[in-house]
Amino acid sequence: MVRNFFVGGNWKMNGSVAEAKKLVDMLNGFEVPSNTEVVVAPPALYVDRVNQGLKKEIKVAAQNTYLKASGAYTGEISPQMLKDMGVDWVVLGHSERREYFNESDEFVGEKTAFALAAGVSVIACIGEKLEEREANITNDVVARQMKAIAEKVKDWTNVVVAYEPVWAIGTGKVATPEQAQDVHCFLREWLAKNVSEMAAENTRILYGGSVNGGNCKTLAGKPDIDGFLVGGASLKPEFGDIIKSRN
Ligand SMILES: O=C(CO)COP(=O)(O)O
Repeated sequence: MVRNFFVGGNWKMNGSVAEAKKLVDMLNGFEVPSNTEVVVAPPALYVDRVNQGLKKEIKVAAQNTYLKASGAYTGEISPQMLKDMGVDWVVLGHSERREYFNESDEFVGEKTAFALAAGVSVIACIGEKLEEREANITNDVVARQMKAIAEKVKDWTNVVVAYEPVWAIGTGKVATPEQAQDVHCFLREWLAKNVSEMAAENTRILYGGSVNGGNCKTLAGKPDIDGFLVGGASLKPEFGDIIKSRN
C-alpha cells in the first residue's frame, strides 16, 4: 500500500476576508501533484468562503468541532454542520486547544469519534512539550494521546495523525528528520500493536512544527513521514513548494 502524501495548512486565527481571498488565489495557482492531498484549515468564519473559492484539488477543514450535533452549546460548531456546508475535514486536538482551552486526551478522543461518525475525516494532533522531551518521555506522551483516541475509534480509515512536537510549533526550531522519523516509526508500531496492521500500514502520519520551503524535502524523504501540517508557512508562497516536497 502506498500512502498518498498529505499536506495540511493550518491558518490558525489569522486572516481577514481580503487576506483569505488572496490566499485562495495563491492556492489556486499551485500545482497539486496527483499523489498529494492538500487540505487547508481557515478560521471557522471563513471556511465556507474559502471552500467556495478553491479549485477542487484543494479541500478545506475546520480547526475544531464539538461532540454534539446541535443544541445549547454557545460558540460551538458541529461536524454535522460542516457536512451541511460541504466540508469533509476537521483538525482536532491541536496543542493550542489542549493548552489554552484545556482539552484533555479523552475529550479529543470523544470529539474524534463523534466527527468520524458524522462522516467528517479528522486530522488528529498529538505531540510532547519541551519538558517532556527533555525528560525522555516523548513516546509515553504520544502513546497516551493515541490511546485516548483508539479507545473511542476502531476504524482509522478516515483519520490522519499529525505529530506536532509543541517545542517546534511556531518557534522556527524544527525537529530533525531523524527526531521526527523516530517518533513516526514509534507511532506506526503503536498502531500495529494496538489497532491493527492495516491501520499501521494505511494511516498517514504527518509532521508539524516549523515546516517551511527549505526543510520540507529532507523531512519528506523519511519513510514514515507521510506529509505535513503547516502553520506559518501555509500563509506564504512557499506552501506551494511544501505541497511538492515529495515530487
Ligand atoms: O501548529 C502547527 C500546525 O498545526 C505548526 O505551526 P508552525 O508551522 O507555524 O510551526
